[in-house]
Amino acid sequence: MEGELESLESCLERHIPPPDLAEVKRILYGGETRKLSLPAAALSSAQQRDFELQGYGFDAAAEQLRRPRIVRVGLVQNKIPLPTDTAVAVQVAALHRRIEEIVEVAAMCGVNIICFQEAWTMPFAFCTREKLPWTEFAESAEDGMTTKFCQELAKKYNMVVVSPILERDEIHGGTLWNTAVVISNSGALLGKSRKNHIPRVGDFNESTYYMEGNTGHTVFQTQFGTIAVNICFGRHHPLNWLMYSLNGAEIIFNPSATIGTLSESLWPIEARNAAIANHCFTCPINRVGTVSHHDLGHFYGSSYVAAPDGSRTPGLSRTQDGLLVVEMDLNLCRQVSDKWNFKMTGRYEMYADKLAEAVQPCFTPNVIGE
Ligand SMILES: NC(=O)NCCC(=O)O
Repeated sequence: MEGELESLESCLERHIPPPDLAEVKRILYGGETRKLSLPAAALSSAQQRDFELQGYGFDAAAEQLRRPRIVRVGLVQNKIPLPTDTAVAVQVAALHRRIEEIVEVAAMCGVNIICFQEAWTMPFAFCTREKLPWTEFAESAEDGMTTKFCQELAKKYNMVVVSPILERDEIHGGTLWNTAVVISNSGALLGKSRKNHIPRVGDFNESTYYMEGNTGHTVFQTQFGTIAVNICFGRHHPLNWLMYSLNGAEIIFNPSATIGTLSESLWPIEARNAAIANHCFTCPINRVGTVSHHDLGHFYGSSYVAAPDGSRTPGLSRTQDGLLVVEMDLNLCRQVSDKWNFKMTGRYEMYADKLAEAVQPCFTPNVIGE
């Protein structure tokens, strides 16, 4: 993408003098995340298939009573491979093919849980105000062709697959939802989690396309850990992260679609802060590129993982397709919780009472004037 900065990290590496770089990374990222050594075959496949592949690891201290709980997650960010005026079925098939080749590399890297970007089977058309053909990309979460495709991938690679799609719910009058379908590594459908908060900012007026989610803050118990999916705009809502965490999520994915002029300065902060505040891992994913027929702006990728101790990986590229492989020891969640105790000191009962008062029409703010 001409004129776009490749990544913040490549810029820092280029311009910060080496003696200062480690200290800059400590201050900005909480330290240098351990680099994963990935199989040569995976690295060369990624290069041939024209996507970036990076791997990092977060460690936890050894414990006496619990064994390490090591899991590898994969975050996928990608452009739309075909122009937006290509036939719908052809666009979906091309996206399936693209994801298939990235997931194959994820499998070579030992990924246990993989998550794709928001509404990954379509161009991000919700800002265009056009209905057709975009609503034709909606599919059943239970037996749509994308769910079937992901079930095959999950079975083949023994991988939990988080597949965020535009869902058409035929049982409820064909209602559309923005939904993450979660598929177990056995290939069985575990369930779905719908986007709770719909943006009303800039061109992101998405409420005429799909409804506010009604699945609450479901978490999914997988063989590799307890996961949740906070879709895109939910990133700006600390209570949304909190509720997934209170339900026990150790890893919260945040599949997103957002552009540079709107949110790029918020991007490194919000999900990372959620990891700190909730003693969990967070995984924000953003697509790359543009909606080819609409001048919306540049989707800046930069997917990363933040750990409960506040450290984070570098981001993927701002311009290229990519797979980020991150190894984490889930024991770190409780270790950090026992250190900082935010769940103990959070005074949730006080806020539960006060919030219940604040949402009443008769609420009067507690302000004392002179
Ligand atoms: N897809 C979506 O909710 N985008 C909103 C923009 C943002 O949250 O940065």
